[in-house]
Amino acid sequence: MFLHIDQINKEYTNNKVINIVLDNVSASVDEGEFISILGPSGCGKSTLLSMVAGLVKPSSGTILLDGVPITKPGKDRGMVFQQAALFPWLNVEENVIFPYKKEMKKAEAVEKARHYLQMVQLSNYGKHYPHELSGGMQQRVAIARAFAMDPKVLLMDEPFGALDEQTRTRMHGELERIWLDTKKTVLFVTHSISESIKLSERIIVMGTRPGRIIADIPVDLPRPRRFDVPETIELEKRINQLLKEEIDKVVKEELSYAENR
Ligand SMILES: Nc1ncnc2c1ncn2[C@@H]1O[C@H](COP(=O)(O)OP(=O)(O)OP(=O)(O)O)[C@@H](O)[C@H]1O
Repeated sequence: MFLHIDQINKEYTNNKVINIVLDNVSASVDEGEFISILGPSGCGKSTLLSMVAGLVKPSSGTILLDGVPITKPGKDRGMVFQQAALFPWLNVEENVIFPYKKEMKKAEAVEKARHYLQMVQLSNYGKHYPHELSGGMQQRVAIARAFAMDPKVLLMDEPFGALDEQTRTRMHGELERIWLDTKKTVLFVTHSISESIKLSERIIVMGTRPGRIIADIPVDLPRPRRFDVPETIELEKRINQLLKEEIDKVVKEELSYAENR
């Protein structure tokens, strides 16, 4: 198994109160899979992704990438966040080159950056600075940078969450095309059912309090995904129902907590 998440538990203690964030989470990912992690706010999606990134340590359990335990961040994992996190003092090309510039000659590094900028259709913007780009363009630079690092796994934490609807839809098309071209392994955190159906091969649905996996659903639908066919409508309904049960549970808990105060 390429990426193996094995019996992960995570708890935080605040004012002597233990908050179980992840409870016995296990999942296996094959090389080249595009997997979405979907779940209600606070269910631990980002925590799980940060663990794969090596930024957060589990309380117990292990994560193996290609058989090697993850204990810290590494270049074999690229991360894309909701905000593009570009260096404002570097131009687009320099931003893409930054993570790998010490590993190769300048001309080679530039050529590589140009290849990935072309992939996200920003060939003409290499010399521009981040503030000269729209939010969607900045996010495309972040995606080009992550792909240019050639990581084993790409970790994306709501990468399109801050974009407007139209830009987001365009980005879905671009990411799908890039993924089909590269077949990079992707873990993609999202709140959006339609986004997860549009992009993934598999959807891991998480429940909350404590955070855990409640369903692992293969998406066996032809690409590009259509949302007006019965199979997709059925899948959307199924996931919606799963999430609704979790959100209803939280609302109930909150109400009873408020009543008993
Ligand atoms: N450093 C921390 N210290 C204490 N609690 C934390 C810490 N980081 C996360 N948590 C708690 O872990 C839980 C899960 O947070 P996380 O950000 O992983 O959820 P999420 O599913 O990504 O949420 P959202 O969809 O709203 O971004 C929350 O209850 C949060 O308060």
